Amino acid sequence: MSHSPETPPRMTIGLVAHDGQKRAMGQWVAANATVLGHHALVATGTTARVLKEQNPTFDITGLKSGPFGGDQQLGALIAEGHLDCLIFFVDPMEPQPHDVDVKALIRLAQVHEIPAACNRATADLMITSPLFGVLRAGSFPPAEERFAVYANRKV
Ligand SMILES: O=C(CO)COP(=O)(O)O
Repeated sequence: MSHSPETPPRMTIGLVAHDGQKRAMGQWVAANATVLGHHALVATGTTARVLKEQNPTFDITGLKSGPFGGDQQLGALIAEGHLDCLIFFVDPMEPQPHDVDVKALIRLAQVHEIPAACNRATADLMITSPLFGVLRAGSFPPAEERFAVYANRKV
């Protein structure tokens, strides 16, 4: 899609929802279809399947299921500068067998200063913000610069 100065270029948006939140994310995607339709959507495996069932016209790239490496695939996209924002509907009431992967994904979003919404309220704020589409991968200096003390530590 071409873009004018009024239309920010396409972002790649990561979508993830724990099982107890997948339907809610499907509803959120449907409610924000107009905005999301301008961007590339990439989701962990089962989330992608449920979102497509609820929104059949949407083009969503599915990765592996979270516990099989999907969270880490999203993390790799962040580390490589290919993911512009992350929307992750976390279920705070269910223990996750792959909790370490969940933490790693959220941590990488923090390290690389990627906008990350971990519940619907924050996702609503994010998608209605004038900074949506402006703050994205590469908007801030690279992590190696921001964490220069760590990057340049003596070992
Ligand atoms: O487990 C997840 C996130 O931690 C999501 O993975 P699925 O979308 O495959 O259920």
